Amino acid sequence: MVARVAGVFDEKLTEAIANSKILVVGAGGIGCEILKNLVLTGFPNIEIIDLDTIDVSNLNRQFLFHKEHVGKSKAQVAKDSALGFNPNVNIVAHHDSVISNDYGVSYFKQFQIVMNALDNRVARNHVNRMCLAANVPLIETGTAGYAGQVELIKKGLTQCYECQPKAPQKTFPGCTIRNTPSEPIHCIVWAKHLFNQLFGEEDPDQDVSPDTADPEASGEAGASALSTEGNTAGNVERKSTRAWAAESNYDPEKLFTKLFGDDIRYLLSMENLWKKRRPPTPLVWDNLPGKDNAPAQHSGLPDQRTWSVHECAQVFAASCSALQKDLKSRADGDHLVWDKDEKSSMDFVTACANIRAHIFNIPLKSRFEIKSMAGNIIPAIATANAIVAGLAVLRAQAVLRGDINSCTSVYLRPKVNHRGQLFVPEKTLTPPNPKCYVCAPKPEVGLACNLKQLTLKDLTTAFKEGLNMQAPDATVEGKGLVVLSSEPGETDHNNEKTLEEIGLNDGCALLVDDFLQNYEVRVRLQQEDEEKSWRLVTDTDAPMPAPKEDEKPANGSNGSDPKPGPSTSRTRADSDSDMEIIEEDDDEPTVKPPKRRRTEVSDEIVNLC
Ligand SMILES: Nc1ncnc2c1ncn2[C@@H]1O[C@H](COP(=O)(O)OP(=O)(O)OP(=O)(O)O)[C@@H](O)[C@H]1O
Ligand SMILES: [Zn+2]
Repeated sequence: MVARVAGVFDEKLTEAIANSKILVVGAGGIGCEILKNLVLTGFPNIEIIDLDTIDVSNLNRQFLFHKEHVGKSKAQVAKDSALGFNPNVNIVAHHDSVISNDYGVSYFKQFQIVMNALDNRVARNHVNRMCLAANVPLIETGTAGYAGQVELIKKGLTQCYECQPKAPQKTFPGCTIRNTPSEPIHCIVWAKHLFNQLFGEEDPDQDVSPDTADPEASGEAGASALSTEGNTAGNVERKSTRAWAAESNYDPEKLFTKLFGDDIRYLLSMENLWKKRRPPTPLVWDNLPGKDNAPAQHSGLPDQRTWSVHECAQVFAASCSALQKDLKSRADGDHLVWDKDEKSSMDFVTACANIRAHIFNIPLKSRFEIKSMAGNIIPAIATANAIVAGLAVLRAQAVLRGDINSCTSVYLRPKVNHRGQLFVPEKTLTPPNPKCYVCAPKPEVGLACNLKQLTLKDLTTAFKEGLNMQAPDATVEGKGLVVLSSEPGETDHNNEKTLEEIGLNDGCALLVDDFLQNYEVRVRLQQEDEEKSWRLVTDTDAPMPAPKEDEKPANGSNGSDPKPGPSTSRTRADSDSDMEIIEEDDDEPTVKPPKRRRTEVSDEIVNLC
């Protein structure tokens, strides 16, 4: 089944395809389909990048992968399988993150088209910027269940991926998670945090114990709790959950008694919390609901029925012991990483989330339902991926034919609309947003914060999380003084100082840039006394990025977090060179010189702007 372009397409397209080089980013559900289509269409030169290895859960829809490939590089296996369709194609596979320094602007410039088949915003934003910088058309794809979308992004002609700020992913206040859960997702997030506290990477922001700083709680919060019965085991002191669990040798009964008995009694003592809410009910290990359930109630697939609290406690004990064993078998200081596809990790979260849900009178969920919520999963539909990949390759052909104006965005709808359409194309290309803080000729954005409180470290986070930069550098506009350097050690000594302390004040403008992304933006600082952290401000009314608080609920492949991969931890700092030679292009404005501004970094900065 080897495709030949000659005789199928007109001469112009045949020639354009023959001379083309395409980059496919992501070899997952859509990426595999795109690669297969490109190969079968006769595209002769393709590169594919994916940072991940094949998981057994990919096999139901990523048809270039089979059972024997589990654990192997997605990019490499996708290449090998695709060559089976057409061995004459030149495919280069990279088992790597596209965010790596190795893929700079000059790398992107060698392609006629880049095709995104990713599952997270961070990588999508990054490729968007690289394609803008390299002036290469980007075909962006995505599916969420039965819905999907294909969109062309071309510098100066269309909207970029970041022209319309995306709604921030839903987050939950810490006190809801720790003190007053009211929905299953709150218990699931709590259970995932508990996993990290006990077996994973400890994060103080993910504390699971009662939050006495909850503004809703009374002043004497918890004062009486420590003296109540059930604390006789002496296990409610405010010491690290991990340290306490290790001392108790992860004894499931002791863990259970603390987490689902003592801590709940402690919460009950914060009386103000329960004035308008139904109070939680602490549980006792030896007397759990569902102990005597008739076997008839236990029919059906274990994943799809809701376990009783008693069953949850049994699963809790078994998974604790398996996870502890796993942790012990690792090198000192190593930790586990929660994975929805790892049995004990998923069992642990299901059991803990449901036990906590029962305590707070929240409906219990099946393991299947919890898996999809905890893993932020909207079921991936193979046909939706295939349709979107097909449309993407048709768009690639139109771009190569020079028919770029016909490449309007196309939406795949979950159901036919009232006009009988399953695919709904836009009528015209959507022009760029002139206020876009990424693709506007002079990008600009406001940063609302309290300059008296925001530290330089927080500012780095704002640039990384809010502006999606990988290694931001910032100077004061007009003065060239370095406020923030991505070069390790250069400005770190100022990390704990507030912006006011380093001399930045209301209205001050910073030039912030990311060398790798070839992206610079002017950031205006706006003093807001009430702002607890930071918030980006543009002229549009759409919600803008703000700091991450907690995990988000399921919101489809567009919203998932990036996965760790072989090179995600690589930064400019440990690459061989932090300079990139960028060839100038006739149709591009002059490329900026390498960004390192060797201006002195001041310690004592007074009124910088
Ligand atoms: N920074 C990145 N660089 C390269 N590839 C990436 C990057 N981020 C994500 N990817 C890849 O994009 C692909 C997206 O595919 P898909 O949405 O089908 O996800 P999946 O991980 O295969 O499936 P699921 O998340 O449903 O288990 C994945 O193979 C993922 O490894
Ligand atoms: Zn834009």
